[in-house]
Amino acid sequence: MRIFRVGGAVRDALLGLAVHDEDWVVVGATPEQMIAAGYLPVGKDFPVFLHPATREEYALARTERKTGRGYQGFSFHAAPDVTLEEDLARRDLTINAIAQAPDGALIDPFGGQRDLRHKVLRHVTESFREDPVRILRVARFAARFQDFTLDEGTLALMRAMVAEGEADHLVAERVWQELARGLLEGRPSRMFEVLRACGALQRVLPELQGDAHAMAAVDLAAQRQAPLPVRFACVTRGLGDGPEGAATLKALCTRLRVPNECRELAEVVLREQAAIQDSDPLPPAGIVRLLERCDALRKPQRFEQVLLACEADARTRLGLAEGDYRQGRRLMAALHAARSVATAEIASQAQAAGLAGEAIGERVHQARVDAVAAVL
Ligand SMILES: Nc1ccn([C@@H]2O[C@H](COP(=O)(O)OP(=O)(O)OP(=O)(O)O)[C@@H](O)[C@H]2O)c(=O)n1
Repeated sequence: MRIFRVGGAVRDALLGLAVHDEDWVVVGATPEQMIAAGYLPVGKDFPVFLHPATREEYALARTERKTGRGYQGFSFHAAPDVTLEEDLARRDLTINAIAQAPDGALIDPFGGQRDLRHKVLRHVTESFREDPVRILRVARFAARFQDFTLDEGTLALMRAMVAEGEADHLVAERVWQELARGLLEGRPSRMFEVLRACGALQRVLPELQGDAHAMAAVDLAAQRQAPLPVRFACVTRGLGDGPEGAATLKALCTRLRVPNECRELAEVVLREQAAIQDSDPLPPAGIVRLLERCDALRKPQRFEQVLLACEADARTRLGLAEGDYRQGRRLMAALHAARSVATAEIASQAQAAGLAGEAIGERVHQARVDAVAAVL
């Protein structure tokens, strides 16, 4: 059996980037031989094994053949006679189809090094078609490798796949997984750009069509290393702050099984963004109500994320390039003041004075309003 390093690890090393996880391909072995050598079988769909010590993935060289639509619509052929070149030929992009032998020699039959030098995202062979997730992967790589261009032939192939309905059968979890990873890249707008160019955006995310401000906002959020929920909220904030926008957001989140953390932040931002942007003239009582609507008193960290998304939007939409985001600064100061109110003490005093229920709540609210008034 011969073992080669493959995929992202080889690519990233050639780019001079940090290598996160190593993938290996094994040529000339059977599953039985792998198990006998101590490897642990883990592949549900493919013969993939974990190295007993390093836990890295070792996949038997395989070829793939499409048998149906979508993510699950293919079968594979893994046998000791599958060559390294055959295994590389069924991979997605040339830059991901370079193998490295134990002595360091590179096996690069599809010009991956050339495409790395020329900064091109190019499919390896027609077998790109066999996995529609690759449409999302290419879009995500475009967001990561910002100065790479997408080969025209690859874009045409992706367009053809979308036209044939391939993007309609993607499993929700995989769509979200790739989308989330793309949102976390350096320039998320490029992912949407590529998805739009090949027609996949209309199929997978019809709600998010052509919102230039949202795109600028999510790129700004990425520049500032904002966490995923903030970036997602930037993208969805253009859906409209009325009930229709909220319903669209809900449908989108349900369809893609968006995690609650992302969903909740997007909901708050969509609903409260206008109020936050226009919060300057609000009296202290209005500020406290805004904070309460955002559940900021209980979830101050989430509120900070809400403000981050609003700030990214304000800076791009209103051309507020640098300097102070006044609304954010004021609301954080107000939140800090409101949270410093000794609620338990006020409640027990109110109780001692014979108040109950709502009246106690009213006392606490008033104390918060006073505290906010003192700092604004
Ligand atoms: N749909 C897919 C998924 C993976 N691969 C191949 O399997 C390798 C490993 O896949 P994965 O670990 O998912 O991606 P990486 O390329 O390592 O990228 P990342 O840096 O995002 O992990 C890829 O490089 C590519 O050769 C593929 O051809 N088609």
